[in-house]
Amino acid sequence: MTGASFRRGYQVIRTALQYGLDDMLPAKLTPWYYKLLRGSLFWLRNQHKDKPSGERLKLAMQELGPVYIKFGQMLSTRRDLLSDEWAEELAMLQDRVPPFCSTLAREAIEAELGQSIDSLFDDFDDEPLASASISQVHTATLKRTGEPVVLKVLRPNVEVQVKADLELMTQSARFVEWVLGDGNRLRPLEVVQDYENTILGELNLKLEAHNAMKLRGNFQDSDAIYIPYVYEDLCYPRLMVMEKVEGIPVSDIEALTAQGTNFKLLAERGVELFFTQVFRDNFFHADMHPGNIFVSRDHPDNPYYIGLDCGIMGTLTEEDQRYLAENFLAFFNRDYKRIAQLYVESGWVSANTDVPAFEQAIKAVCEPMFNKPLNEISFGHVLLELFRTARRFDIVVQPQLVLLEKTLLYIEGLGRQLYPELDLWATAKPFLENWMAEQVGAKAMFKKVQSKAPYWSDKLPELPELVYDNLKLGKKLMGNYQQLIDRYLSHQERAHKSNYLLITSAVLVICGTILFGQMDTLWLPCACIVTGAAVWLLGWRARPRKRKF
Ligand SMILES: Nc1ncnc2c1ncn2[C@@H]1O[C@H](COP(=O)(O)OP(=O)(O)OP(=O)(O)O)[C@@H](O)[C@H]1O
Repeated sequence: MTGASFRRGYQVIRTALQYGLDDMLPAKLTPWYYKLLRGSLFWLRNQHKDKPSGERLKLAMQELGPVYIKFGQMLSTRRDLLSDEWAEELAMLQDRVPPFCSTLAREAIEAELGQSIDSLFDDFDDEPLASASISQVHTATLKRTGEPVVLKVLRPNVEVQVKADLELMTQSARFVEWVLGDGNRLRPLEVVQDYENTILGELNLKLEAHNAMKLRGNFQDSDAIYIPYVYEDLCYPRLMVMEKVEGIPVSDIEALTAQGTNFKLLAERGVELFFTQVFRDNFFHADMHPGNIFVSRDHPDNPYYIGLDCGIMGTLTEEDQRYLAENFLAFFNRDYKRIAQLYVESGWVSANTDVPAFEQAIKAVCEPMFNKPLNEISFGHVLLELFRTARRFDIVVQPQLVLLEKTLLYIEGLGRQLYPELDLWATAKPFLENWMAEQVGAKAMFKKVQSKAPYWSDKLPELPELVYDNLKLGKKLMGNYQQLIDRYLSHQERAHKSNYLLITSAVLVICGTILFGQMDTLWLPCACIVTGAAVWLLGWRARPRKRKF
C-alpha cells in the first residue's frame, strides 16, 4: 500500500468515526474484536452527537468528496431501504452540496475560455444555481444569441480527490483479491478499474458535452425526453455551456401532483426510455438520480422528462446486449431453464455448472416476484438474492454490467416514487419482444444485408477481376504443390536406397572381419570387405541432398 493510500484510508476512517457512523452499525456487526479495535482509536470521538444520524451520514459523505457523494446519491433513491429522514438528507447530495466561492468559479471559467466572462455572457450570476458532486452551475445569458444558459464548472482539485480515492479503492481491491481466493471470481480489481474509467470520464466536461449531443440526437423527435442543447464550441475539459432548462425535479412529487401530472404515463415512459437506450441505441444514461432528471411544466397530462448530466454513459457489447435481452425475456416468460442456459452460454458462470440445480435456484428467487406491482417487489433485493445464488454456482462478476445494474436500481427507485402501481412486466415485455423480433428472423436479416449494401456496391465491380486473379493464383499454387510432393517423394526414395546399401555394406564388412579368423584362405574375407566398401561408396553417393521443403 502506498503512503498516499494509507493517508487517505486513515482520513476515511477518521471522518467516519468523527461523525459517529460506527454508532449506526447494528450490534450483530460489531463483534468483540471490532469493539477492541474501535477502543484502540480512542482519540477519534464522535464530534457531532447533537446531530441526527441522517445528517451525520450526509456531512461525512460531503466531507469525503465526490466518490462518496455519488454513493450517497445512489443510496438516497432507495427509499424502500432507508428511513425518510436518511433518504431526505442524502437527497441533498444530488444538487445541494455546499458551493465553492464564486471568485474561484470565475477564475476557472475565464482560464478555460481564455477571455473574460463579460465578453461572452451577460448577467453572470455569482450565486450558483446548484452545486453537486463534481461541479457547480451558474446562470448567465449568452451574448451572441440572447438565450439563457448555464455554465457548469468543475470543482477545484476534484481530480486530486477522486484519484486519491481511486488509488485507495485499487489497493483495497488488490488486498481483497490476495486475501480471498474467492476474490478472483468477484474480480474486484476489474470492477474498480471499470469504475475508474467511468468516473475519470465524468471529470472531462468536453466528453460530457459530446455525450449530451449524442443522446440529444438519439431522442431528437421523442415525446418522452428532452436533452438541452450544448454549445460545443464553448465546452472545455473543465467548463461546459448549455441551454438553461426549466422543469420540476422528478423527486418533487408535491409540485408534480399540483400541476396534475399523469404519473402513470410518466412512469411508463421511464421504463420505455431505459429499454430504448439500452437496446435500441446501446448508449444509456448511467447516472439517473433524481437530481439529474426533471419533468416538463408543459402539458402535464402528456409529460416528458428533461435529462441532465451525461457524464456517465454506458454501452454493452453486441453479445452482452443480446444475452441480456434474452435473459429479460426468459425472465418475463418464467423460463428459468433458459436463464440458466444463457448464463452458461455467455460465460457468466462456468461451463461445468449443474444447469438444472441452477435453474431451480433462480426459480426460487424470481417466482415470488410475478404478478406483483412495483410497490411489492424490489429489484435491489432480487439482484442481491440472484447474486448470492449465482455465487454458489461460481458466477464471474461482469464489470460491464455493473453500471447497468446501478441504472436499473435508479429506475426502480424512480418508478416506486412516481407510480408504485406500475406493472413493470406489462410495460417492458412488449418492448423486448419487438426488439428481439428485430434482431432475429427475416426482417433482421434484411436489415443486416441492407447495412452491408454500401460496402458490397463498392466491392462488387472488382469481383470478376478478383475471381480471375484467384483462379490464376490457385493454378500456380497447385503446380507448386505438385512439385513439392514430387521432390519429397524422390527424397524419401533416395533415403531408403542409401540406408539399404549402407546397412548391406556394414553387414559385408562385419562378415569379412569374422571370416578372417575362421578360414585358411584369405580371398573370401577380402572379397567381402572389398564388396562391403564398394557398397558403402554406392550408399553414400545415393544419400539425398540436404534440402528444405
Ligand atoms: N441545463 C441546465 N439547466 C438548468 N439547471 C441545470 C442545468 N444543468 C444542471 N443544472 C442544475 O445543476 C445541478 C447539477 O448539475 P449536474 O448534475 O450536471 O452536476 P454534477 O456535478 O455532474 O452532478 P452529479 O453529482 O449528479 O454528478 C442539476 O441537478 C440541476 O439542478
